[in-house]
This record gives sequence, structure tokens and C-alpha cells, in this order.
Amino acid sequence: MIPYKHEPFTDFSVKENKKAFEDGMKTVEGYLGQDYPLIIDGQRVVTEDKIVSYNPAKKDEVVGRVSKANQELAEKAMQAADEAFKTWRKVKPEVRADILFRAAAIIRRRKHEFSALLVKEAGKPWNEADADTAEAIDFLEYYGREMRAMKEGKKVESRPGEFNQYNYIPLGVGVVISPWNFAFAIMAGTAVAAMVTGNTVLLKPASTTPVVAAKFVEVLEEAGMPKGVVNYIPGSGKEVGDYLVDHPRTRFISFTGSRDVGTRIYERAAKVQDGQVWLKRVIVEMGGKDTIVVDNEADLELAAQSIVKSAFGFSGQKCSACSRAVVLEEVYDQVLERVIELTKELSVGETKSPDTFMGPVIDQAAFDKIMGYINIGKEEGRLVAGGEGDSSKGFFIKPTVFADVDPKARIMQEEIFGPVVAITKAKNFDQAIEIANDTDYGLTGAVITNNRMHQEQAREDFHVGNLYFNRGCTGAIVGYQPFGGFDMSGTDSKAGGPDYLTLHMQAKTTSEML
Ligand SMILES: NC(=O)c1ccc[n+]([C@@H]2O[C@H](COP(=O)([O-])OP(=O)(O)OC[C@H]3O[C@@H](n4cnc5c(N)ncnc54)[C@H](O)[C@@H]3O)[C@@H](O)[C@H]2O)c1
Ligand SMILES: N[C@@H](CCC=O)C(=O)O
Repeated sequence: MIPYKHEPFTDFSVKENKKAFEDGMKTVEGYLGQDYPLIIDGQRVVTEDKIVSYNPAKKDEVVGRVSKANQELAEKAMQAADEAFKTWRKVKPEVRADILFRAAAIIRRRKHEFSALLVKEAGKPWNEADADTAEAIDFLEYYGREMRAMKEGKKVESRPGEFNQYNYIPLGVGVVISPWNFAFAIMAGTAVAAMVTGNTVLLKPASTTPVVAAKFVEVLEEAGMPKGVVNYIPGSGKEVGDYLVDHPRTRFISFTGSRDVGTRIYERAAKVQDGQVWLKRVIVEMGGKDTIVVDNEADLELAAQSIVKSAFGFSGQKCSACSRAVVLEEVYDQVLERVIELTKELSVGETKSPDTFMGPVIDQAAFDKIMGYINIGKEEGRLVAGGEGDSSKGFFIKPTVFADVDPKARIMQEEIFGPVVAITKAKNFDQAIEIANDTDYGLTGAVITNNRMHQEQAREDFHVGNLYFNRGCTGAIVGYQPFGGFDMSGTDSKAGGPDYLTLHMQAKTTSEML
């Protein structure tokens, strides 16, 4: 087995790579508007009721029409997954892992097609779509290897005449509920972590990006996944989501998404239903209000570049996005000025080429919510860049910067999930860390500093699951920077890390007298 190494990103300044991506786009354009059925127990199920997936950059372009599960079909899928678990749990871990390796190989061959689909369905710029596909491949390669490494369990001691073993066994049927913002990577990563550990899966992707999930389940089938192991059941979060979260046969839930939905799931899953004979395991990964702190002893150009890239990459629609910057007063004006300059240089539009930095936000509801926060920001701070939106053709919002914002302001406290950053001043480094920690969330953060003592102070006191020094706060890599947050950012599952798979299993001790 070749050691794991993350999938490289594509350099679009190379002519051949650009052309390969354009070819991927043509492939996707050839199947725009197609219908996709549900996949339950390997069977295609077509419903009259459909979820229509639109291109957020071009509101009238239909990416696909996807059948929509209701509670009756969710029940059918649950029964299929429950039945498939009886055999799948006994399939050797290395055979399960091989399906992931084969799926990774298939996706690698169709890499630019998948990325082009993300451009159309999620409105991603080329580099962000490329990174999303690369991360999906990484999850497959990494979790496959992790499962192989865990197949014999962990070493425990045995006394003379005794043989003790400590092994991991699967849990049962898992409900995997994924968001639209990493429509490929998070959807695929959470689904395969659940399946490679010997569980069967009910996959409910986000309703704005169901097509990439349909294509992925087809890949798993092509890679040899038996029927009933991953069932594809897009549907209304409230109707199908609540039904499955409450279901007594649900053994665990793996959710990634907003705080409102995550806390709702956490609460509902705690209730033991009639006929339920276990306590449900719950993984919930939720939002962030992520901060970059800029020290006075720092590379100020790096600081401004890091703020702008982390705030506006994929239109700020990352749980890791920099939505707050705290800058020491001595260097505040200089950093702010450069952030404004860089922000004004960014291009916004339909991402037809790698040169467009920012595409649209995902839909009308997101557009309205972000514009609402921009209006709040106009009351709470000094608008120094952006502030405008246009939803006539697609959902475009200019990258927006507010300066001199009070740390307690709403735009400094609430997740906006759009291209908006609020900047505030701190008197000293202690106060900067205090402001950075003053949020309900604890997902990512970064410190730009050349002061080693301040770096060590932040290492201890900056309370976030992913802390970065002298770089931005987005872009964790599977197997390199395991990802997950503290406090209201979730259960800190650390996706892409060495503890992640154990969350989908239970440990069994066996002790034999010789
Ligand atoms: N911490 C992380 O790793 C991480 C990663 C990506 C996104 N996020 C967060 O996700 C949010 C954006 O994603 P979103 O808008 O898709 O989130 P969302 O909570 O609206 O939706 C996420 C998923 O939950 C489903 N859902 C909605 N209501 C449900 C219910 N009652 N029961 C079960 N499922 C239900 C949705 O259909 C979707 O599939 C942001 O808050 C972002 O910070 C977090
Ligand atoms: N893992 C991603 C964020 C995922 C959430 O949106 C990052 O590190 O930027």
C-alpha cells in the first residue's frame, strides 16, 4: 500500500489543465437538466415530486431534477439498510477499503468533470471546485488506509493463560446528512467513513446540491459497493430528516450543517423511542465565527492577504471562513488599508474561467440573509468595501468589509456565511485573544505574528479546534489538519483525522482463557 499523500491541486495556468477542465465542463453541459432517481437497495426509485437543482450563477439553468424521498420511502430505505447491515458488517475491512480505493481511482479519472459539476451546482470558482474534488478523493484514500490499519483493533495486555483482544465493530444503520458548501467532499467523506467501518448508510444530501451526490453513489456502485450499503435519499430536511433522526433503528447520525439544525438533531436523537435498544451516537459539525488575529510584530502583507483569501474564498461560504479580524491598534490602519485595496481588486461573476475569484452565493434565501446582515453592518460599523448585491441573473454579492466594529456587534457574533468580514481593533495581544474567543463558536482561527511568545500564548489560549499560524484559517487538508470545532461548532469529530473512524464503531473486548 502506497503511503497516503493528499491529492495535488490543479495548476490552471498550464494550458493542458485549463483545456481538460473545459472538457469536463462540456461533459457536464451534456447532461444538464437530467432526472435522477432515488437509490434504495440498489433499485432506482422515481417519484413525481422532484427537487430541482439550479445553477446559482444562472438562476434559470437547471442542473438536474432529483426524485424526492418522503417518509414512506425513507422507511423503505431504512429497512434495506438494516437488512444489508447483516452481511456488510461481516465483510472484511480490507475489502470494504478496496471499494474506497477503487472509487478514488474512478473519480481521479473524472476529476475535472466532478469539479465542473461543482461549478454549475454550487457556483464554485474553478480552484475551489478543484479543491473540493481533491478533498473527496483524499477522504476515500485516507479512510480506506485508516480502516486497514484498525482492522486488528488495538493492543491490550494479556496475563499468562489468558488471551485478550480489543477490536472495533460497526454500529448499525447511520443517517448521514450533508451540507451544500462542500457538496462533494463532506458528503462523500461522511458517507464513506460510515460505510468503510462496516455500517450501512442512509445518505440525505443538501437539497441545493443533490446531483453531485447522485453521481457519487453511482461511482460507489461502479467500485463494487453491494446494494443497500449506501442508499441515496434526498428529501426535505424537516420531513425525511426528522423521521430518520427519530427512527428507533437509527444507530447513529452524522450531520454537518448549521447550528440550528445540528442542535435540533442532537436534542431529538437523545430521546429513546419505543422499541429502541441503544443510545444513538451523534456526530454534529456545525458553524463558525472564525477570527484572524494580527499582531503588531507581523508580516502585514501576509496578514491582509490571509484575511482577504479566508474571508472571500467561495464567497465566504465556509464554516472556516474568516468573518472577523482583530488587529492590534499600532498596525490597524495599515492592515485595513491593504485589505480594502485587495478586496476591491477581486472579480465577481459567473465562474467561466479560472480568473474569476468569486462566484455567487448558493440561493435566494442565502442572498437575502447576507444582504440583511450587510444592512445590519451599515448600522454597526463603517462600510469600507462592497456592500452591494445583484440577484437579477444569479446571486452575486460584492466582497464586503466593515471596519471599526464593536466586538459585541451582531456581525461580530453571528455566522453570516457570506462574503462579509468585520474588522476590529485591539489594544494589545491579550485583548486580541479575548475578543477572538468571545463567540459561541470555536472552529478555526489564525494568528499572524513573528512574536514566538505570542504564538505560544495563542497555542494555549485561543480556543478553536483548528488553529493556524502565519496563514489563513481555511483549507484544512485531510490527514494533515484534521478538522472540527469546539463549543457551538460541534462535537469536534476531527474529520480527516486519526480518531474519526472510531466515532462510527464500538470497541469490543474479548478475553479467552487458554
Ligand atoms: N463544521 C463543519 O465541518 C462544517 C462544514 C460545512 C458546513 N458547516 C456549516 O453548515 C452550514 C451551511 O450548510 P447548510 O446551509 O447546508 O446547513 P443546514 O443545516 O441548513 O443543512 C444541512 C443539512 O441538514 C438538512 N436538514 C435541514 N433540516 C433538517 C432536519 N430538521 N433534520 C435533519 N436534517 C435537516 C439539510 O437538508 C441539509 O442536508 C453553515 O452553518 C456551516 O458553517 C459546518
Ligand atoms: N474544511 C474546510 C471547511 C469546511 C466547512 O465549510 C476548511 O478547512 O476550510
